[in-house]
This record gives sequence, C-alpha cells and structure tokens, in this order.
Amino acid sequence: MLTIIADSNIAHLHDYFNEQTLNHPIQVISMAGRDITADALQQYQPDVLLIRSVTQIDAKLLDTNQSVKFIGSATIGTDHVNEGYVSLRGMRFANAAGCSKHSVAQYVMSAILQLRPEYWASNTSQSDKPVKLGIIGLGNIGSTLARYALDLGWEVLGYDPFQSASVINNASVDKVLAQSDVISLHVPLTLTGHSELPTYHMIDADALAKMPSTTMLINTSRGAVVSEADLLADLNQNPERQVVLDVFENEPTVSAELLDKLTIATPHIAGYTLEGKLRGTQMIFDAFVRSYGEKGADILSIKQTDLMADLLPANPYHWSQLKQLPEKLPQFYDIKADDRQLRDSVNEQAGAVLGTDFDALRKNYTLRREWLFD
Ligand SMILES: NC(=O)C1=CN([C@@H]2O[C@H](COP(=O)(O)OP(=O)(O)OC[C@H]3O[C@@H](n4cnc5c(N)ncnc54)[C@H](O)[C@@H]3O)[C@@H](O)[C@H]2O)C=CC1
Ligand SMILES: O=C(O)C(=O)[C@H](O)COP(=O)(O)O
Repeated sequence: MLTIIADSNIAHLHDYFNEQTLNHPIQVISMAGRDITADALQQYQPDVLLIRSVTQIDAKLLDTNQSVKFIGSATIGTDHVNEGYVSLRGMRFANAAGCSKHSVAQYVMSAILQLRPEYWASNTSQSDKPVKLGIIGLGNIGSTLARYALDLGWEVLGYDPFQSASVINNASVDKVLAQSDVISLHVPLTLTGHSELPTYHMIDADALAKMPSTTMLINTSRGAVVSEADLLADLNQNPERQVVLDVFENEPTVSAELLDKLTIATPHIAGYTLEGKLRGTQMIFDAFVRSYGEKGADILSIKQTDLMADLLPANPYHWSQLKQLPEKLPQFYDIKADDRQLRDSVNEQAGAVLGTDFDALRKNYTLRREWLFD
C-alpha cells in the first residue's frame, strides 16, 4: 500500500492519483496544505507528499520522518521547499515549472489593460511612443508575457542577468526602472546566500525612487520581492502611482493600510485557471510516475496517463478574438471582481485581511479559463 498525503487544493487530485491510474493499492489523505505538519506525517507515515505553495518543506517538517520518498509541488515557485535538505535526505522532489505561465501573463495583461485601456491602441505601428513594458525575470512567465506585449506592438524592456541577451533581454535593471510605463516582476524569491543576485526586497526604496510616479508596478511573483514598508512610504509620497499586487510580504495576512493604497489587489490567484492548476497536477503526476518507474517494478507498476485533455471542457476564450473586441476584457477576466472580494474581506478590527479569510478566498476561488494564445 502506497500512502500519499496531499494538499486538498490540488486540482483533480483523485482523478490522477487513484488505484486505476497507478495500478497499485494506495490511500490518499487530503488535508489543508497548512495542516501538513510533522505530527500529520508521524500519524500517517506517508511515502509521498503532494503539496502546493503553503506547505513549508524543511527540517522542521521532515527531521523525524523516515517514510517520505517523493515530494511533488504542483506549483512553479519552489521557495517553500528547502531543496538542499530534501536532496541530502535522499528524497526526490519535483515541481511544475511553467504550468501557469499563460495564466499569470494573462492576469498581468488584464490588469494593465483594465487600468489603461488606451494601451490597446498604443503600438509601434500606430504611435511613435509605444507602451514600454518592463519585465524583470524572463523565464517561463516573463518571456510569455513578452509575447503578449510584442503581439500588441508594445516595446519590451527586459532584465534577467541569468539569461543570454536577446530581443527581450535587452536592458539594465536601472533602465527598466527608469524608462518603463509598467513594470512587472517575474523572478523567484531568492535570499542572500542562495543566489548571486537575491530577489528578496529587490524593489526597495532605492528602486522605487528610480521609477517615475506614473510607472505602474505589478507584482505576481512573491510578496517579499517588494519591501512593503518601502512601498507604503513610496505610495504616501506618490499617491498617484498605480500598484497591482497579487502576492504580499506577510501573506496570508494583508495589511488594510497597504490595501487601501493599491489600485488592484488579489489573493494570490494570478495562476488560478483551470488549465494552470490542472497542468500543475499533471506535471507532478508525470514526475511521480517517472520517479517510481526509475526505481523499477518492485515498487510500482504504473500506467502512463494524460488526463488533462479529457478533463478540460471546450475553451471559448481566444486572445485573437479579444484583440478584435477589447471591450470583452471583463468577460475574459474580470480582475476587478477579484479585487473587490479581497477588499470585502478586510477585518476592520484587525486592520487586515486575516490569513484564514485570505486562504478561504483562494480555496473557494472559481477557476478562470486560460485564453488560447493563437
Ligand atoms: N501569483 C501566482 O499565482 C504565481 C506566481 N508565481 C511566481 O512567479 C515566479 C516566476 O515564475 P517563472 O517565470 O515560471 O519562473 P522561471 O524560473 O521560469 O523564471 C524566473 C526567471 O527569473 C530570473 N531571475 C532570477 N533572479 C533574478 C534577478 N535577481 N533579477 C532578474 N531576474 C532574475 C531567472 O534567471 C529566471 O529566468 C515563480 O518563482 C513564482 O514565485 C508562479 C506562478 C503563479
Ligand atoms: O505556482 C506558483 O508558484 C504559485 O504561486 C501558485 O499558483 C500558488 O498557488 P498555491 O500553491 O498557493 O495554491
């Protein structure tokens, strides 16, 4: 019997991980990601952990455990996982790189075009001053976002010191900060000692001072990439600055003082489309199958399966159609509705959105559809 502990927010968990798909006796225990603790591991002795971003994988969770062999995170980000520790313990780890890259890029485009609809027409062929979109981090999401921007004829100013120079990786960080109309952050959260150029607080008072107050800032990466204290000070000085946050430094708690000053704020749902979440599950399922396959039939005999196509209903959302009819944007994605829900969740007494309410918004989120980029 194979025992799996899984975050109950993993989309279609039981469609993927069951005795038919795995051709093996299993028990799947699903629980809130924050409840996957050392005590839970002690109680169930799982072979496999399937998590999302809210479960910290570290010595505190695993030091006393000897049963876990595979950990799969159905997320792009891995800052919640101490990969060095996992590897030292001989456990295998997989994430879902790129799973929601279009979803996040579409969230960013929705935010920009909702706030500045005139940008639909502001392209290199129709204007001598096209929109300049600054992108920091040009991996899966940043480079996908660049494709949407270039498709609208915008200019991309991109900065990623770990990628080769290219048509989109074409600027210094200072140039991105000083010359962009909009800056969107797509870096992993990295800390001093773990990266040559850590991203923790990369947007601080110095960086904000380099950005004209007309520059919009969008953060969908991780909250701590932006210093919230410095952002608050900047917004007090430049109340006209438009700031869009999907992630927060003290997540799942969000300060009402900051929320009041943001133009759009959403509860970490930029990647929450049906496709984005399902792809995340498919990717960790595939990694699990590969991982156990390598260990040979003595552990499991697993049938390969690709359920995603079967589980997805027909998709009526085409980027090419939206470009023809920009007024349909709220039907494609009504970002303001997500913003309202977060603001309605403020607990006035606490002066904040409480963690439990933030988590509930995410758990009960109606997954959007990812537009077809054709
Ligand atoms: N809000 C949401 O719902 C979601 C948020 N995310 C976040 O977005 C992040 C980025 O995702 P991907 O693009 O798929 O990751 P990725 O790993 O494909 O790309 C990240 C890029 O950032 C670059 N980078 C690293 N340090 C940098 C620095 N100091 N300055 C500039 N660039 C730097 C890397 O070279 C890499 O090319 C994830 O790590 C995750 O934290 C991901 C999915 C959904
Ligand atoms: O993939 C990532 O990285 C993300 O930020 C996820 O979309 C976050 O979703 P949860 O794992 O917190 O459900």
